[in-house]
Amino acid sequence: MNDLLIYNIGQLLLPLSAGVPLKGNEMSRLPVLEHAAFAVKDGNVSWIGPSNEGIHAAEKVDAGGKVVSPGLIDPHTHLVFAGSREDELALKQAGTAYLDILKSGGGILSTVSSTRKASEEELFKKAEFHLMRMLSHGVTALEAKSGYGLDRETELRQLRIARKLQETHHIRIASTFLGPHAVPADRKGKEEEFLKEMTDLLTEIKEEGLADFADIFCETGVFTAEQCSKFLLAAKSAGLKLKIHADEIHSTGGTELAVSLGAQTADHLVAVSEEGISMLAASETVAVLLPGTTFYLGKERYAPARRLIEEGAAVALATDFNPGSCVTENLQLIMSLAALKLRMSAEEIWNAVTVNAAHAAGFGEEAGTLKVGGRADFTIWNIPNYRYLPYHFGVNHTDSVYIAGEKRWEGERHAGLFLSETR
Ligand SMILES: N=CN[C@@H](CCC(=O)O)C(=O)O
Ligand SMILES: [Zn+2]
Repeated sequence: MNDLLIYNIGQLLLPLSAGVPLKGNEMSRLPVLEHAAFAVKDGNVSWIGPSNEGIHAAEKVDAGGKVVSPGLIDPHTHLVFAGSREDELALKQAGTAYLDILKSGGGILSTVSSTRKASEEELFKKAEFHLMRMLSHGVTALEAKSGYGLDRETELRQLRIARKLQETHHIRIASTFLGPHAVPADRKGKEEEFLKEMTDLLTEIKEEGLADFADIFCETGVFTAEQCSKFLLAAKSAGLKLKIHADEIHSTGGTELAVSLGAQTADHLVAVSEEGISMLAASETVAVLLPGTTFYLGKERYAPARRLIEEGAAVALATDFNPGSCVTENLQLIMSLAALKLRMSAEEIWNAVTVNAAHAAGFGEEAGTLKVGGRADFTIWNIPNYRYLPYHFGVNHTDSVYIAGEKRWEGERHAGLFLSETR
């Protein structure tokens, strides 16, 4: 006997998962089963087929002709931090550049000082709040970075919180050590010494099982490609997989470095070079695009998604949720920006937040799709068809969210949770 049957599904999205990310024009293929149903047993999908098949289950849910997709995956977030930076919005409006705010001790460094002061409990509560908001927007798995400690104690605290969230909630969380996210205010001119300190943490982090990935911010005035290469090589030897904040504002060789080191992802890529695009296309490194950040920073130029896809690269989309350059947990909004600003098709967008996002976060075939034997992580959407979601932007289309076959979010019932935000 099945535990659960979801029936009367208008469109059931079944992104193709074959152990590797979808590349180039494969991203336009999105299998959709109309008038569908599926069953769940012991947390896994046990059957998928037409709605009128007459399958038995202990509980039956009428999807009312709505769309059902695998749970969304957000493969680039800075989930754990303290404080907020609304004061910087006025600076940005006055024309101060993102990197100049950082240079003058604000930006990332302002969040570092709040995060260092916060207790573990405060940090946990705040991160949990943001996590629930991600869940409420249809997300069932994500990646979370450290990077607001820039010292041993706070970086480890951030990573432990991500692990505790993974243990106490049902959302899958891939954890990333981003110790070299910026140069601490008191270490200017001593970058090498700081990088050595971060490099020395890699083995401890790996041995404690605190991170799956290591990441670094490769950017003019932050870390050079050479410094990034040294840190990432050490991370690879320590057994961590690699990610890199690459070519966000200036083209500094970060994407080329990511591919040459076999990194799982290269993220941002607004200023990626032609060479970087060709190298990505010939590799399995996933290009994680963050159009919410470009939008939030008020830039005209977006990452060249069309060029990347036309050349044959694998593209994923993420929020980049953080307190400075993209303050939203709403991956659905990012899907709209991908349509409007990156000119990605609806099929490419759904693949970019499911199967390709699963590869970007290192979940491989375990997440991002619905298949018999796979975990039943899925979202029911209040939309008439899958093309509708990117089209109707800025609102939450989630009806309900299930993880391992259990309902973990139901719009109307849980909405009250957000009445008082923890800051
Ligand atoms: N660019 C570097 N790091 C983050 C921003 C973090 C912040 O501003 O607090 C990003 O991915 O956009
Ligand atoms: Zn980031």
